Amino acid sequence: MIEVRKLTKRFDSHTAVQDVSLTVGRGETLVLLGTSGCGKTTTLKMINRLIEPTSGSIQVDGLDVQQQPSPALRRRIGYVIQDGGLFPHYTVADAIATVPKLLGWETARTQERIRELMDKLQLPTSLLMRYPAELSGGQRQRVGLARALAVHPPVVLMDEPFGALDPFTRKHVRRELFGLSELRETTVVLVTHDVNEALELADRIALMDKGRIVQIGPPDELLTNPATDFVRDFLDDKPHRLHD
Ligand SMILES: Nc1ncnc2c1ncn2[C@@H]1O[C@H](COP(=O)(O)OP(=O)(O)OP(=O)(O)O)[C@@H](O)[C@H]1O
Repeated sequence: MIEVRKLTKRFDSHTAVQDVSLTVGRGETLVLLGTSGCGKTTTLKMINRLIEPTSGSIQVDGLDVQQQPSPALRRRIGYVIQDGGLFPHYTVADAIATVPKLLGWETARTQERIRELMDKLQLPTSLLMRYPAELSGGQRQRVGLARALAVHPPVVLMDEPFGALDPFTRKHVRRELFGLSELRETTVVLVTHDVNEALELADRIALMDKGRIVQIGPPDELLTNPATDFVRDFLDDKPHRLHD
């Protein structure tokens, strides 16, 4: 469970995130939705401390992330970014083994987990020794997810995880990945500017504008009971508004 309280981030004079509070329940998928530059990524990166907040607090399962040493945080929070975020000189096997190694897992246990994830994510084992440049976009995305899930983190953060895929592959890969029981049991915060993706994947959507949350609730509630004209227009008038 994630609890974010009055989170603010200022970069010099610019306030990227202002007074954001939200709770994500165990096993819930919360989607941070909004136009480019509204503060989604900054909010996400404060949860795993890639960015330090100016003020506010974040707890994951009752523990303040700012008090956590980095390896403990990596164990508890998986992270997936656009195009998988894989290191070019790491093979698929190396990539999935990254956090298990960091945590000192035995080789046999790591190998077993790699095999299990390859199977669950429908990645042929013939890809294990390949480098990211030798994979398709959809394969890179799956490997990125396998890496994030390797040590069964209770929380996974995803930043535009399907952003690099063409619309058809995107739909296909996200249905497949979000159908995984392993992911359904995980608490997920996903950033996107794609309304359809948000409506499809979210248990709840937090719609952001200029660093603030304008409305947070289940997709149906935002659609049928928008808090402001901005919310209504945003959900109504999808593609061109969102990709500008
Ligand atoms: N390191 C930084 N230094 C200064 N300003 C920053 C920095 N990182 C982000 N910003 C600014 O903070 C604001 C929010 O950025 P953020 O990346 O969180 O937006 P976003 O909603 O994720 O946008 P996108 O969908 O385009 O990634 C933007 O105005 C951005 O220019």
